Amino acid sequence: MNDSQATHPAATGGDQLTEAADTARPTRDEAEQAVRTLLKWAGDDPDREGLLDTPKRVARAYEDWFSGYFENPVEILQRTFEEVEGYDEMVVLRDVRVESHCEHHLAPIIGRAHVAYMPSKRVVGISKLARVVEIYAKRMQIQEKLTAQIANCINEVLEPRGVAVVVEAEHQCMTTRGIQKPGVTMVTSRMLGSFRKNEATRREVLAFISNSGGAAHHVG
Ligand SMILES: Nc1nc2c(ncn2[C@@H]2O[C@H](COP(=O)(O)OP(=O)(O)OP(=O)(O)O)[C@@H](O)[C@H]2O)c(=O)[nH]1
Ligand SMILES: [Zn+2]
Repeated sequence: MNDSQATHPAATGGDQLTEAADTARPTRDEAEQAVRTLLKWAGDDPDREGLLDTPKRVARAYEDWFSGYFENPVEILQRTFEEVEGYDEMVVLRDVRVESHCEHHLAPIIGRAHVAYMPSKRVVGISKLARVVEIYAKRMQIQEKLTAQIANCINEVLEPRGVAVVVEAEHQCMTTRGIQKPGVTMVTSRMLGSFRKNEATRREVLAFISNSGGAAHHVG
C-alpha cells in the first residue's frame, strides 16, 4: 500500500463477495489529520510529545486491523488437492482465533470460529480456511455477516457437499461501554448443504465443535 490517492481495492470488483467501498481512498495524510481531530475532540492535545506520532501509529494499526479489504478470499481457496483416496467425510477446523472490529463502534470483537465442510471431490489446505476467516475478520463487521461471508465463500468456491461455520465472540462495545456486560458471548452459525438438510450431520459437527476448549469456555 502507498500513500497516494488511489481507488479503494474493494471497489475494483476484484472480490464480488465484498460489499465494495465505492469512493476514492483518502490519502494517508488525510487519515492522519482525521485522527488528530479525534484526539482533540476527545479532550487531549495532539501536539504534546506522547501524542505526536499517534496519528501515524493509528493509521498503521488500521492497515493491520482492516487489511482484509485488500485481500481476496476467493483467490485463497483456488489451490486444492484431489488425491484424497475418496475422503468425503467432514473436515473440521476448530478454535480459529477471531479478532475483528464491530462496524458500529469500531470496538474489538474477540473470539473463535469453527469451520467445517464436507468435500465433494477436492480438499483445500487447512491454513486456507483460517486465512478466509482472517480476511473477513479484518474488515468492519457484525458477527452475523462475518459468519455468513465465511460460509458463503467456502460454499461458492469449493462447491462442497456442505459447509458449517460457528463463531463465538465477545463484543467489546458491549463489555467496556454502553450496557457494560462483561462475559457475554455471542454465538452465530451458518449451515449450508448437508449440514442444513441433514440433522444427524449437523449434530455431528456441533459435537465436534463442542468438544473443543473454545466452545465450552470463555472466548477471550
Ligand atoms: N446483531 C449484532 N449486533 C451487534 C454486533 N456488534 C454490535 N452490535 C450491536 O449493535 C447495536 C447498535 O445499536 P445502536 O443503538 O445503533 O448503537 P448504540 O446507541 O451505541 O447502542 P448501545 O450499544 O446499546 O449503547 C448495539 O445493540 C450493539 O450491541 C453484531 O455483531 N451483531
Ligand atoms: Zn459495536
